[in-house]
Amino acid sequence: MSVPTSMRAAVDAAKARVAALHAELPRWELVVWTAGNVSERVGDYLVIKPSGVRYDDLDADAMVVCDLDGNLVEGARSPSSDTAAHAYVYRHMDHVGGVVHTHSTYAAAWAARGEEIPCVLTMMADEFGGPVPVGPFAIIGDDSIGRGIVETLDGHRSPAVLMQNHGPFTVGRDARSAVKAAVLLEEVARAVHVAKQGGDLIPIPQDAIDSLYHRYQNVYGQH
Ligand SMILES: O=C(CO)[C@@H](O)[C@@H](O)COP(=O)(O)O
Repeated sequence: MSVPTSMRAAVDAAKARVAALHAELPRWELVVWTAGNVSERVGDYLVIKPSGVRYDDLDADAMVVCDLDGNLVEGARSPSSDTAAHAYVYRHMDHVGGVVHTHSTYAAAWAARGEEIPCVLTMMADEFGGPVPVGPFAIIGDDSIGRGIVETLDGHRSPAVLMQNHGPFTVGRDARSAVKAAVLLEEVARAVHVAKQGGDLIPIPQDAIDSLYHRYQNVYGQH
């Protein structure tokens, strides 16, 4: 199997985007060594990094292409060890175009406790539309992580899930949106962790969360 000629330009463009977005993971201190990955859906394919390759070595040509069952279609190296999880998400969440996985410190700490991050900051209402939920403990190697992500996020506004005893996965309409969610997730995970050390957290009323989420998702920024 190979990438159809009709998809060549789109896949090559995605390779360039996904390669550049991997550089954002160490830039925002979301990863150590190679412990994170970014993918983007391109039709019936996904572009993702090769497993265990240092971020400094991840250029567009290094990216690999898989089908949505996680089978390698194009690339000289084995795909990310999380490819099955990314692929499962794409097969079961049609609106998702990008997936990110990291082990960022504060989000992983909440995952180690199996504790959702409560919605106590306006940035959480803006980006996550409420608390950041916890997904089940699942060991890498089959569809269990992907299934846990989808079952947790189904019907949830959050683009992030804390997989228990593991770390965060984020989703978005494209890879850039999923990377943004991963960056903001680590920021709120840290801020709420610090706040908890000082005393009781003050929840934001649901109507305020809804209002903040609608504004940020539909008005904020440049249109
Ligand atoms: O945590 C793990 C492996 O246990 C992975 O998420 C992490 O090392 C990233 O793996 P890849 O380099 O993408 O295969």
